[in-house]
Amino acid sequence: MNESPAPIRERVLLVDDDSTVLRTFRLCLEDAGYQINVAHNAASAIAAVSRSVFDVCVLDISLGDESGLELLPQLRAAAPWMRVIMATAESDAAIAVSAMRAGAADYLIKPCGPDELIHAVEQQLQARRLERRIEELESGRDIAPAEHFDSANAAMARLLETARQAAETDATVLILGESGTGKNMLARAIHAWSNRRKASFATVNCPSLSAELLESELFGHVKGAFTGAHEHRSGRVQVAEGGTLFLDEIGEFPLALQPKFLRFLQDREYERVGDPRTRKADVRLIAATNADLGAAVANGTFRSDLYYRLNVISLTVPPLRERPEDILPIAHDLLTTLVARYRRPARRFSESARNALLGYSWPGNVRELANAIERAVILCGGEDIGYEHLPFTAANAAASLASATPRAGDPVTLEALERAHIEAILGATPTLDTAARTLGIDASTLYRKRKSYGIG
Ligand SMILES: Nc1ncnc2c1ncn2[C@@H]1O[C@H](COP(=O)(O)OP(=O)(O)OP(=O)(O)O)[C@@H](O)[C@H]1O
Repeated sequence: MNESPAPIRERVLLVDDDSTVLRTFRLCLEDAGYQINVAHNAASAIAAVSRSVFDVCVLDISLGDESGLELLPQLRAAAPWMRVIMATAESDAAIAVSAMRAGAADYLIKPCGPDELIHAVEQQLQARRLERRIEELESGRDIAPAEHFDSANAAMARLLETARQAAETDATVLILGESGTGKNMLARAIHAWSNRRKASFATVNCPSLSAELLESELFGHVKGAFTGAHEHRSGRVQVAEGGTLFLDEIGEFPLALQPKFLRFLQDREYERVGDPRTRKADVRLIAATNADLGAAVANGTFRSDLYYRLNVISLTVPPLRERPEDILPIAHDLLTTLVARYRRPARRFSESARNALLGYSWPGNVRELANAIERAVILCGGEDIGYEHLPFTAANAAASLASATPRAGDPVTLEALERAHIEAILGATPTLDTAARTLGIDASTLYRKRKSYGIG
């Protein structure tokens, strides 16, 4: 754990041909905590944005013989997410209008005081943070209150303490544990406890994609890089810039892409598909798997060098049956959340329900517990959740056995039919891709459904 702590890096590029202005702006913005790069002319500005990711650029309207206004569209094309503040030497409304039309986010009249400069930059950074948050939400994940993750079990509490210490560094973390134990949640907690918390947490689900698609999902691609690449796309690595990249189910990372990923892990350098330029990333990596990576190395499906690189700090989340102290506190937390979500009357668990929760072995871990509580909250018409509302009691087990493989026309929910159908197709097809094609959905949708139904 000797890697240095990662500051939150919000990067600003200053483009001006006047060295004095560059020096003054730089000092002022560095004092305010931003990471600054400078460029004296158009060529070095273009080179800078193709090498690194900047959130904001302060661009002078006149760059000696060159024009900032002409450079603006080129910068916008190379880094469409970057917010450009045009700096002008005079208060000229016509110039400001042209700059805004060409895609500038704001303009600044020079000379200006430090407060004005910082205010303008901070405003654009706030807009970037909001955009990143939207990108994060659009990636299909809601933000669980992961930072409050704690445990009443001594072994789990120790693991969380190690995770908190690891969070303060940039070290790669490998999270192991059975399906549904909370690996994903722990990864989010590490991000939330780290000083990268204000930047994005981006997830990549390794098994849902082929090597080609995964490469583009991770690193991005340029227009025309392959059939179907109709426009430029920045990958998840870029979404995670300054933050954390989480690779879920790393055990299923395609062998063909492992050498490229190893290089990325070592040097944080990558190329977009179809673009020879090497880019640098500032991301922290967390990977998780329920597979036995040692066995995968032994049978040749996982490279040993990649395994050792990932395995800097490994945390094995214990299954729920080994931390019975956590069952009731987690059940109560879930009850509170779900009652509010469904507006149901349930308020507490009866003694028989509590005993049933404590007596069950939870093979599906916390995910199964969450599903059981959700079902009970929906079924329970009063304030007390009883034994009979829980799915694994003897009576319910018999009923579910009777309807183990529902068929069309049976008096079952659509969800039960969908689950059975997905399970049957997965069992009858060799790969997730083939199953997805048969089902007429994309592989990542199938991956999510498989996970939420707990299909192994
Ligand atoms: N301590 C906890 N308190 C409340 N909910 C939890 C807790 N731990 C996990 N969960 C919930 O349990 C479910 C499964 O957790 P998560 O997805 O993190 O497990 P996982 O180990 O990553 O699963 P998989 O191996 O299948 O990817 C999620 O809905 C998560 O919000």
